Amino acid sequence: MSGAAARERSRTMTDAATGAATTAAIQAASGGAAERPLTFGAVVRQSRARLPLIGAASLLGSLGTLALPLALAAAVDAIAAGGDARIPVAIAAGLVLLGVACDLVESTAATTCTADAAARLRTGMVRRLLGAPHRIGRFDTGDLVARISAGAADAAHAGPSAVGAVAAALPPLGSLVVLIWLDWRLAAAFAVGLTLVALVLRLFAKQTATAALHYQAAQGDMAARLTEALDGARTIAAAGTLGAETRRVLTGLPALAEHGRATWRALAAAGARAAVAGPLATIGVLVVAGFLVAGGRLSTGELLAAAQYAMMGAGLGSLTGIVAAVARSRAAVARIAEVHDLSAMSYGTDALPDGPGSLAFREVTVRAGDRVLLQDITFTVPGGATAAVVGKAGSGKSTLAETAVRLRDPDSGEVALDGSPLPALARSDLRTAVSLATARPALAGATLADAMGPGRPRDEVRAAAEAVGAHDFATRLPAAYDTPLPEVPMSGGEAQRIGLARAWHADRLLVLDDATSSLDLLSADRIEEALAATGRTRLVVTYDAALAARADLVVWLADGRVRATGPHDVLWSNPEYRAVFAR
Ligand SMILES: Nc1ncnc2c1ncn2[C@@H]1O[C@H](COP(=O)(O)OP(=O)(O)OP(=O)(O)O)[C@@H](O)[C@H]1O
Repeated sequence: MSGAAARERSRTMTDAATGAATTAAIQAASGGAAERPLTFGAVVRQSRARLPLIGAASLLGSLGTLALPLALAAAVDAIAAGGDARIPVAIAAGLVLLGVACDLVESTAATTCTADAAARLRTGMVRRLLGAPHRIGRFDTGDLVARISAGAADAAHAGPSAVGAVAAALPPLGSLVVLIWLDWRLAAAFAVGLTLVALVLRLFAKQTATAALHYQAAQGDMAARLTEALDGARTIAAAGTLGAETRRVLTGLPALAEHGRATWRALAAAGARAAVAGPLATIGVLVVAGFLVAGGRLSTGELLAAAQYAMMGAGLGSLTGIVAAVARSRAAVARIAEVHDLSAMSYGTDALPDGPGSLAFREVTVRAGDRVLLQDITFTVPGGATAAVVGKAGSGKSTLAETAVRLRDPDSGEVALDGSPLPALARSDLRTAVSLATARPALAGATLADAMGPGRPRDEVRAAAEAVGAHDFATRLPAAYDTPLPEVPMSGGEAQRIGLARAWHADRLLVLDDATSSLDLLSADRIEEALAATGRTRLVVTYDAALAARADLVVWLADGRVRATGPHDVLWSNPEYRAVFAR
């Protein structure tokens, strides 16, 4: 991936995290509750309200299927003996109708159950993602969308497919029981064939599970690449790399096709093996039954019934479909579990003590995997002061900004506001005290007013909009502040103003990460003055030397460490410091 694309992606993730935190702040739901890990069995249990109906319909259908050969046998024997076959024929017809009715009930209930389960899984995943802004970055957006859409749909079949698997096992087992009842020798011949069928199914289940897991992972991978490419579509068009990007997005296509073919190969192989194992079981039963009829120990009707039970029990048809559904569902549940089991950002219970909004970083280290993003960062911004955070691209400024508002937690060290470590603070206290505005804010909410001040009274939203120069823009819209957010056309600068209005409401600390970079200098200066007049503490990530010069303190970052802190005028004598602003 190019450096530009990597930055683009990193920004998208930051925006997603910012949006997640916004939503987390809007919703007062408590985070951090430990929940059980998601497993196939757990998804089955979540569907338990609807499973009895599916199970009852399947069971009744299976029993009807099992009874049918006996009813037919009775009819044949009655006809052969010149008796009245009307009752067994009527019973057989009733059993056929029962089977149809059970199928209808089962498929309707299974559809409702699957739809409910998919909705529940999707809601759970979205809630967890939004509740874990500090962990969201480990997933690619497209991959997440694939898990939430196709993945949840596959996983949602867990309940019906588990019940279906149990129900599908009933005819072979029931056949075995009936054959024992007819004659144990029939059952022994059948059991040999059934064991072969079971081995075929077991192998098929293993192969299908592996193929399904790989297929879904490849799907997620391609979706991730596509989302990245769509994010950077303008860059790609401008760079003239359309062909290369298209190839990159579709890189996984051969693998996807291969995993799809593997599923079909497994199915074909199972079919071929079944073509041997199934008839073997039937032939075995028929041979034994032939001897028994010849010896007068079995009637003609019972011979017919034995043959039907042997075929029913050894038939793989419906079993392969159910085994494949279970395998797909298990694979999807495993992928969803990675999202489901994200621990939500936990909040403390402490109230924020009174104070001016002083911010302290104490030996803060932040890592991403093996990589150290920030190391031993220590500085203090006195309450009401402005600190500029400067440094070359990639020096860790945005990471520091996110850590200051607790979108990330340090791996070691501590960030404190007015002496209180951020993780100890109650969610509402923390989120009303601090806010972050970024260069590309992720705006959330139904209307423009929601985006500017989630849950805030209109006069506060308007005051914030006026302070950041977004009021005129809002009043020009068809429904002003009530304009639905998706219908608000906005430039980069206007989006930044909306993001600033949203951040404005924090009452102690505002962190601005390049948040006025798309505004003209005069507008940016006015916003700066308005912010300064509020007396709130500001941490401003910037490449603007004039802004750094006006700050009370500059924190100069290099390679994730504090290179120096001090007034801009003093640092300016260092040519390397000046080089940070060279552009
Ligand atoms: N989740 C992550 N995993 C791995 N590396 C990361 C992650 N997040 C950030 N980085 C890397 O950490 C470094 C610091 O990133 P950061 O965004 O904080 O830099 P920055 O100083 O704000 O850069 P810029 O001015 O270009 O926005 C970069 O090299 C970035 O690629």
